[in-house]
Amino acid sequence: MRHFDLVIIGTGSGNSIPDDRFADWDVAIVEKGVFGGTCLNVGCIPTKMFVHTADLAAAPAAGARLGVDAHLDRVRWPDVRDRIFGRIDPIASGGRRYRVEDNPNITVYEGQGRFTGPKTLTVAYPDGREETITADRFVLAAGSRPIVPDVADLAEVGFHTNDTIMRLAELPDRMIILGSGYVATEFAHVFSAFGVRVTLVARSGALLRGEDADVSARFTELAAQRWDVRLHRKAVRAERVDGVTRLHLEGPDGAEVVEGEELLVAVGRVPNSDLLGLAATGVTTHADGRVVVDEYQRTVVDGIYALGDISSKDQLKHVANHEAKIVQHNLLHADEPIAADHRFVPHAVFSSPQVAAVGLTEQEATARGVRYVTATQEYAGIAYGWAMEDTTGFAKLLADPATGQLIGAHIIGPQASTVIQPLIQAMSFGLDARSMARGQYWIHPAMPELVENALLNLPLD
Ligand SMILES: Cc1cc2nc3c(=O)[nH]c(=O)nc-3n(C[C@H](O)[C@H](O)[C@H](O)COP(=O)(O)OP(=O)(O)OC[C@H]3O[C@@H](n4cnc5c(N)ncnc54)[C@H](O)[C@@H]3O)c2cc1C
Ligand SMILES: NC(=O)c1ccc[n+]([C@@H]2O[C@H](COP(=O)([O-])OP(=O)(O)OC[C@H]3O[C@@H](n4cnc5c(N)ncnc54)[C@H](O)[C@@H]3O)[C@@H](O)[C@H]2O)c1
Repeated sequence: MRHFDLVIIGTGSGNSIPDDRFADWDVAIVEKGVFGGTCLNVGCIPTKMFVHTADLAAAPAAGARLGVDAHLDRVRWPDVRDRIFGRIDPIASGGRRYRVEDNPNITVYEGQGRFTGPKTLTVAYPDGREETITADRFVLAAGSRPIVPDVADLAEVGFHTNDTIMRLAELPDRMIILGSGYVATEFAHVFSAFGVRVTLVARSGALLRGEDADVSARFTELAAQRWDVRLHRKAVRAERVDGVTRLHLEGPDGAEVVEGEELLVAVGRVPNSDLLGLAATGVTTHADGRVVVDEYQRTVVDGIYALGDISSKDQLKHVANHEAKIVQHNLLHADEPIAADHRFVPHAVFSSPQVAAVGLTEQEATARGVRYVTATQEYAGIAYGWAMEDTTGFAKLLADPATGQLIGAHIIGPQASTVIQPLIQAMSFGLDARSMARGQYWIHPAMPELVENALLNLPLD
């Protein structure tokens, strides 16, 4: 049985750990799927390449209000798809080749790892063979997978998740999307911009309901103008008739059926911890399946670390990457560990409109009894908002009335994912709202004037 200094399970953010400093470590990397993990292959990167393309496809329709009559002729789906994966697939295979061929101290095991004893991992290969290895240290970076909801006959009927929807052979006429979070709203934008008629089925009364309530309400209102949005619906059964998927729903008005040539399921992701046989090595999990880690990303077992979607409540690539850096340092300097910084984790939803946020929502601030003041600034009230004729976007800030420190920032509107960055910076470095607004120039008439005005609107002394 071969013994290693370090075994890393998963090649998403985990693959970034072994660098030159590990040259004299004997390292194993275990990967059951495509090298590079979710973000590169079926997550952030391809989706945002599709979103950019969708933004272009949607632009002609938005021109008329500004006096530009343009027309979208055609979306060449195979070309859109193949441009994206023509770039991504070689990166994945190049990443694999680099580890397999160019790193003499690294052994790649291309199979599914499962603990079968303390610090003992058995790798099952696709051909049925198995191999068992041991190590002093492990990094659990095995990510998460899409949740499959309990809907009768769903498995028999067949459905897509983010793993498959981006490689469709052709665009369908209609698509049902089950879910109302990040994945559902990003793909609803992409496919509707490409001409697909989208029906979005949401269990609750709002889309993106993890956002600040004002943002979620505005997004839901706008979504209903673009897509067939069914709120308060429970999907109970699926069937496939003559090439059409029929999803049976129960809602406030009783039973109904929605139809589409394709069905995308996007109801959240579950950590892959349940597939790792963690009990055999003593690693513990929370009730929701996340591996328990301390602020140093250490599990309860000495020498076993975890990072990313398998342990984090924020299933985001920038969080997984940050945690990988922490684990990397703590492997190299176990006696002087550094802590992960989860104070101000931002996120963005790349739908249309975009949504971005950092810190507390107003409902969270209220629930926690935090004192706050709040202010809102519409895009319509800044010069660049006039240029874009934006009438629906806004920034909303929450700040501590005593110190002026920002405690939450929420933006819905054009380029929200970029416009929010100075607010993330201010919160991370403790810059108060007044100093931030008044202590620097703001380029006129650029979009960040939205942030400047929102800051100035805060009722602070
Ligand atoms: C559609 C979509 C879009 C997204 N867009 C964004 C975005 O725009 N911005 C953002 O910040 N985040 C985004 N995310 C989230 C982001 O992709 C994840 O947070 C991130 O990829 C998590 O990285 P990870 O290293 O923890 O796991 P992963 O990247 O999932 O890597 C885990 C790896 O472990 C392997 N593995 C699992 N179990 C085993 C096992 N037992 N043995 C061997 N190998 C195993 C898997 O095959 C996988 O390759 C998106 C996610 C999705 C699904
Ligand atoms: N731009 C980004 O950063 C980005 C993009 C995509 C995904 N992600 C990450 O991936 C994670 C997973 O994305 P997601 O959209 O699948 O999950 P999500 O948690 O964002 O949204 C899932 C939604 O589905 C609803 N739901 C749950 N069960 C349901 C059911 N049976 N029927 C109908 N609705 C149901 C939930 O109430 C929730 O609103 C996200 O939480 C995020 O962390 C990030």
